[in-house]
Amino acid sequence: MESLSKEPSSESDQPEDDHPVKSDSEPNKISRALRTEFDAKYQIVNLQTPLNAFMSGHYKQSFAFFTLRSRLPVILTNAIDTLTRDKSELVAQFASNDFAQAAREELKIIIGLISQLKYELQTDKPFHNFTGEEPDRELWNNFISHLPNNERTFYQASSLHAECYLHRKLHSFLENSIFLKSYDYFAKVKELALTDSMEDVLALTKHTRRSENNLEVFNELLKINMWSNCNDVASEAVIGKQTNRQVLENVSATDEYVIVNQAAEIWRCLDNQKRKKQKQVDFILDNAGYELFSDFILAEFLIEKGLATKVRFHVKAHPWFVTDVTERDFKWTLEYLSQHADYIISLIGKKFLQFIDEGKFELVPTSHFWTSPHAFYSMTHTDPDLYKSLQQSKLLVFKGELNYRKLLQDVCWDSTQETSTCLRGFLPSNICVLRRVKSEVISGLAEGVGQALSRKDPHWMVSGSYGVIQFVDGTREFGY
Ligand SMILES: O=P(O)(O)OC[C@H]1O[C@](O)(CO)[C@@H](O)[C@@H]1O
Repeated sequence: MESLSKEPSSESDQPEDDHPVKSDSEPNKISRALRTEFDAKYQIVNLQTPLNAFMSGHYKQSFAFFTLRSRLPVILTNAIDTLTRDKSELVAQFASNDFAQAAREELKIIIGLISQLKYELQTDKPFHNFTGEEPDRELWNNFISHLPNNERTFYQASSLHAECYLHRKLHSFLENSIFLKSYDYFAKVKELALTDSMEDVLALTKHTRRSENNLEVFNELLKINMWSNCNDVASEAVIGKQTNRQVLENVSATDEYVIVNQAAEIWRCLDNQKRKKQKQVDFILDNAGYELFSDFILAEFLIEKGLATKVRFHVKAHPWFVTDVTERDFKWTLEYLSQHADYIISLIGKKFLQFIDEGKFELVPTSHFWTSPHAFYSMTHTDPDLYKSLQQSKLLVFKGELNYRKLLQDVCWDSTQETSTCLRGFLPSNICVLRRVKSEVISGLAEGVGQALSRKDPHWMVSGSYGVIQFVDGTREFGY
């Protein structure tokens, strides 16, 4: 059995630092000593994540540590920079002239709160309760109060909890404000993720017209969709090799990077005529931009080929992990497409809007479960209604890395572990996963695959260059 702890991690070749140090110059020696001090102060151990442990910043040779140390501070700095840069525009947009000064003051306060959060992150402080008007305040405070004391700080907590907490806090500063309640720090970034990829949008639209109804086409669409899971700015450091355009030009050339492909099982599940009545498919969305567009294209295929009569889209209740789709992004995307100057793009946008009118596409009312810190196995008791509604579905399509981590509880499984085991009983229906691999959380690989990849590319688990199309059969469980 493969042991992940024996695999080289993204950091293992590096000195004790979160960036490679090329020579032992005096400043480098000093910075290494300081980092060691950091480790001692915050009890960071110079290990990879042990097998079956939760991902955590506690392990220095993990992607979780790199995220906490290097990526999350940058996200907070970007939010501050955006507020500073767009100050006048925001004041004009959100406050009348009479209140302009008050809005400017509020902006300063929010910048201060983000700086404070960054300081708490960088000095491994404990999570604080939510004390404002957050609609999910109780859920969060309840969660925090049940964490053991030694798992309540950024570096000692599971990194899933730490990352979710950070993004939830970041948004709380806005929702508790007077003027900026409906503002999203990253709305422009998400809009750019679409507007900057209009050539790819057009290419994908043309590529998928008049497609046939067979496994080969479906398999191709799944791969295109899975590779589109690279548009999250949060992980721009790990964007993989395959650009959207390269994928479209030659999808099968990417096959060696698809380390699990269960498209045939997914096809069989959708094509199963025995379950004629149950034709709802649910997408648990990830990122806005080209990725969301490619979700619409996959959903369109399901509807047009009779594989589904309705596709329901689950979005986040508020801005989340920088580029995740919210209700606003979903609607904005459809409007933008339908009003685009290019005739073909506007036509496809209008078609999607019509699907919404006809009930073929449905935007599901938001649930705070998707923006909670909870792994999915806990849905049965934390949000039983959501679980019941997912049970109506023929297939649940989970998009992207974060959903994957929540399915697998953010545990460092042996990579050959059966995915159904890792779900810890979460199986409301059949499950499909489309994800670029961006952390050490993985299951369902064939024996030997992980070791071979590690020999070839020590960064394979975090580079985003590899992807999985996985399926878990829920039918046996529920006797369909
Ligand atoms: O948009 P995705 O695919 O969920 O990726 C974002 C996630 O991936 C990571 O960058 C790596 O695990 C996380 O920090 C974040 O959870």
